[in-house]
Amino acid sequence: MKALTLCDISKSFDTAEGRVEVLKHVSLGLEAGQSLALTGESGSGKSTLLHIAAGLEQPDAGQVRVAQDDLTAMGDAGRARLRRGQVGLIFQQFNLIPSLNVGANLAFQVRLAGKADAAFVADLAQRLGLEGLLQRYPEQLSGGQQQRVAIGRCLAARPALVLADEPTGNLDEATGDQVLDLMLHLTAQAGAALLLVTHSPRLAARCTSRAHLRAGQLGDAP
Ligand SMILES: Nc1ncnc2c1ncn2[C@@H]1O[C@H](COP(=O)(O)OP(=O)(O)OP(=O)(O)O)[C@@H](O)[C@H]1O
Repeated sequence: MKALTLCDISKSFDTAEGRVEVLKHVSLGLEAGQSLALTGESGSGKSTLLHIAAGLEQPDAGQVRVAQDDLTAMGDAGRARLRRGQVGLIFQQFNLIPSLNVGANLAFQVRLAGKADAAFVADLAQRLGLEGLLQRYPEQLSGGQQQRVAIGRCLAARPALVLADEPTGNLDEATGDQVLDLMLHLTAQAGAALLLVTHSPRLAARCTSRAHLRAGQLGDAP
């Protein structure tokens, strides 16, 4: 079953320098249980594609489906509901809730998604090396620790589709590899799909497939 389908997506932005065509008739399909690494130069439109897949940004043309649901035909409330229940997002800025400690940040998405499994969350915290930090607040964490909390918060809710923008960019190579392995393992085990934006060919090689964004179009990774 397809977890994510992008069908003939186009997107432009008006900028001070004129209109920039970021995505030109982009199509892709991601099966449940699979992982796809999206690479491309800085400014090639990777984050834009991810935001469109999440329904956070609307394409100028084309259709986005998460499983069977057509995001492009929904209103904002419908898209927000779908994200809450089925889509996990990991952004370059971690978007942790500053007034909640690590434990509460991890539990937050789980509660929003209407899923409760304290044992799973505790195990995840331990596997991400967060078990000694549960009482701390985000401002008391390093960048890499915040990134691991953001990953844990997303995975704790067991989304059917994970959209991750450079999720290990703030981690050293060994920790980044370990965290990506955990993401790949947990998503595959749950039959979830992972779309991973990365600059790293080494990390991209670990995914089940790869695509490269160049001049607004998808092709094979170089
Ligand atoms: N809201 C916006 N308004 C105007 N231009 C935008 C907007 N968002 C993105 N862009 C432009 O669209 C292009 C693609 O940006 P995007 O952030 O998707 O690239 P990226 O591949 O994720 O880059 P990076 O690897 O540096 O994160 C860039 O030229 C950027 O300046």
